[in-house]
Amino acid sequence: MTVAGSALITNVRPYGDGDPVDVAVVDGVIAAIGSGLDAPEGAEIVDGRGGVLLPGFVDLHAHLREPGREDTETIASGSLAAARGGYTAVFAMANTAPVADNSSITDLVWRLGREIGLVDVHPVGAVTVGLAGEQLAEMGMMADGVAKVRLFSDDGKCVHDPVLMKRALEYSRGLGVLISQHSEDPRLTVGAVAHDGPTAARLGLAGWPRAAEESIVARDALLARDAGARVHIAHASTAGTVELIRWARSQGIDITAEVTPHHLLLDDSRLETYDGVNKVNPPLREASDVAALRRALADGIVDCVATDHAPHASQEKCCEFSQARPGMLNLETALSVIVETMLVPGLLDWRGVARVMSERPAEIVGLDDQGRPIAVGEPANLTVVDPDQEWTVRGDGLASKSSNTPYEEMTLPGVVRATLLRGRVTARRAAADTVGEWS
Ligand SMILES: NC(=O)N[C@@H](CC(=O)O)C(=O)O
Ligand SMILES: [Zn+2]
Ligand SMILES: [Zn+2]
Repeated sequence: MTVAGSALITNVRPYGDGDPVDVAVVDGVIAAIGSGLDAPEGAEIVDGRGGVLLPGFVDLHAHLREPGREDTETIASGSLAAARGGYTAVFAMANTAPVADNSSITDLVWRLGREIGLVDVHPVGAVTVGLAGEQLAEMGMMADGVAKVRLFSDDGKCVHDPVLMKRALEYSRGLGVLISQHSEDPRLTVGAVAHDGPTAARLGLAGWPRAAEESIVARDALLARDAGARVHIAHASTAGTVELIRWARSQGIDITAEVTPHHLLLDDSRLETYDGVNKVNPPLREASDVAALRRALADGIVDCVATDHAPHASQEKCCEFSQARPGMLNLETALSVIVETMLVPGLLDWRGVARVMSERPAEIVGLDDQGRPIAVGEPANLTVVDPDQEWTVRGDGLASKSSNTPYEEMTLPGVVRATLLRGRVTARRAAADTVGEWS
């Protein structure tokens, strides 16, 4: 069970600003911030080594695969991956087997997450029964369960029928919940395995056009407008999606969006090797889309980073490209990819990283105990980052049960040194001066 803890984090710079301070935590709450603080009774000591202290990260989009595919990830392994990635809350997508389309599944996922206690696991409920896109799921029942489901998605599939999506948005408004749309017109992506552009044409891969995403983003913005509802765009991947969101906001439409680490770092030039590890939905796009997404995240047009952490078994990835399952690991590498793509080029500072990794996602789903300021009286959901260290990613060294990382053998900047959930240390690096090892 998740119990509150006491801790003393020494020698850290909140948001990377100013001189290092100590942060004392008593029973899960920040009790003091200053220099030379005494350790509270029973406190765990975390040596911050002059690193950056951030609010714990919040992921609106992860696939933890339990129930059903425990060979590829479990709530336990996914929770550990999340904690090591600096996360204190994760939303677990509904495309499990069975599908999380009723409160017995969503409450089970919630309870398992609480028992493991490494990260707050919030189940996402399905919008339609069995993700079949035909009949609305009992969203109200899931919202009323112990898990208090507040985010709904058929992710993996698009809620394609516009009448059904319209009704789902109307219900979501009444229930005070949010729908996250996997924007993909299925008629435009039949057989598609890669971004529809020059690279796919040259490699002989069937193309997934930008319009398959953008047409649904435009449609759903209009449906949300007319329903007076909010809508959230999962894994935005194109420059056109950014422009549509900008337009919708200018019309006063209540639309939010996330971008994945891989769409900020990688483009479709990766496909040359036909390695299934690079297959993902939506597909890796072109360098111009990557640039537009980075700018949009910096400007706030895209609100936040979400991992779309999607573990798959090696036999599902190491096969012919057209047969490989789409999806990539991300929980343990997200922070480093954001440092590489946003902080190093000067598009975001550490305050900005806190905004896109923690504050905005918590606000979007209305979590009142996450993404909070680092201040006395606030819950101690915190992450300590060493900004000056690098590490080399190796899939077999990750906590995830799968190893389908597209960053294999890449050296990335920024190392999570420790994560605290309500003042309890949920992950910490082993020795003060080594990376890659956890205690
Ligand atoms: N992103 C992916 O390529 N795959 C996801 C589903 C999804 O997010 O659409 C999965 O469940 O594996
Ligand atoms: Zn999706
Ligand atoms: Zn997903």
